[in-house]
Amino acid sequence: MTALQKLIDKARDDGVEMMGIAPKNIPGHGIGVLAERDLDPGTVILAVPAQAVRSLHTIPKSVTSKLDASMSVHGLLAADVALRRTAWAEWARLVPSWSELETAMPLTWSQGLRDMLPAEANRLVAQQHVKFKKDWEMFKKGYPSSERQAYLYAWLLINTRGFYYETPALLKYPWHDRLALIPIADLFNHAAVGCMVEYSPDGYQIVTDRAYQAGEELRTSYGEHSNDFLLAEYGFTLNDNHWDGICLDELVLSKLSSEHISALRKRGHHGDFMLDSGSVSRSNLWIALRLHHSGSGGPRWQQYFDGNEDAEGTLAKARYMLVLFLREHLRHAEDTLIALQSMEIDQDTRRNTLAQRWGQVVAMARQALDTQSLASKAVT
Ligand SMILES: C[S@@+](CC[C@H](N)C(=O)[O-])C[C@H]1O[C@@H](n2cnc3c(N)ncnc32)[C@H](O)[C@@H]1O
Repeated sequence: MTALQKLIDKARDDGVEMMGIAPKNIPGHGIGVLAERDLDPGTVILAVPAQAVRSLHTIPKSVTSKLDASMSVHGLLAADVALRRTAWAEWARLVPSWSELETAMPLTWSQGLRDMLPAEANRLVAQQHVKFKKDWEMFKKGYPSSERQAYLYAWLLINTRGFYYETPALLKYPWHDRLALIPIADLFNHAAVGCMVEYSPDGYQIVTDRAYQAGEELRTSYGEHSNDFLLAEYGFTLNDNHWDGICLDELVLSKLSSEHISALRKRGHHGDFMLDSGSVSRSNLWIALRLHHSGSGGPRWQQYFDGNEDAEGTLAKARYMLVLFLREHLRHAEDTLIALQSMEIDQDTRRNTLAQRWGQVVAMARQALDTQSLASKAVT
């Protein structure tokens, strides 16, 4: 019997129901889930009862008693996976290997290679590093003979396969740490728009978002994530991702005065300077660009929120400035792509991952430049 069949049988024993779906190997994407027959929109294809969910409540005292009470749920679940091999046997046999995760996940890359990531992805990986370090230090204290790599492997598995979960006990943790592992549900790959994951006190369900034909891959959406987020948190990017956008944080912050930066911070518009839909209203990017050009009369915040109102003339100036920023952003992305070709990188897969991401940045910047140059000409 294959490892996959054993995992499916174990899930069925635990009460998991699969309706019209079959997990299979998908070349290049590990395991994924295929439709076994034609499926209508709104069909429940997976039902996982609450008793099959693994989270804080399933981690035994034998694991937690040696660990700091303030440890994250992420860290505790990783500890459980790392310490109780037999309890996780069917699942552990099927998840990606250490070498697959090590290749794909930027958290395991050298600092030099991480610095080749777009700034936003690099920032997310730096945050992960802080979280992991804290969990690892607590784990090492409780289990001094454990190996960092084994714990990091378990921690990355939780990172790439965890689902949001709510119980009264989990509400005490920050929302991003309310994690659970859901059998079979964690075999679905991600799409920008995909099947819906619904949960209630009874458990989880996955429901089709549209009609699927027999043999088609069914994917869930892990969230409205940019490619920088997907790369940092899951080790892949999508070529067709309408949640992707251009992050101009570095450029914008380098041009704003400290007074403008603190004014933005005070009003909750600091950072996340993303150019996505091209909308000029209520976007931190447009608010910051317009603030930069505000005159001595003081910023007209309401006008900046409302978007197209331009009595003060800041919108036209912001449009022009954005074109200059996009040109700089594009030049940086093109230079990085060239640098990647000759850079010494231990694995070609990592070079390809970075080149794919920077190629996406170049394409987005070119498209945005076309749109913004036109808009800028139209108002000047
Ligand atoms: C929750 S698991 C999904 C099942 C996984 N394919 C497996 O073999 O177990 C998430 C991982 O699957 C892979 N993945 C998910 N969606 C993907 C996609 N659209 N393209 C490439 N890889 C994807 C990534 O490695 C990600 O970290």
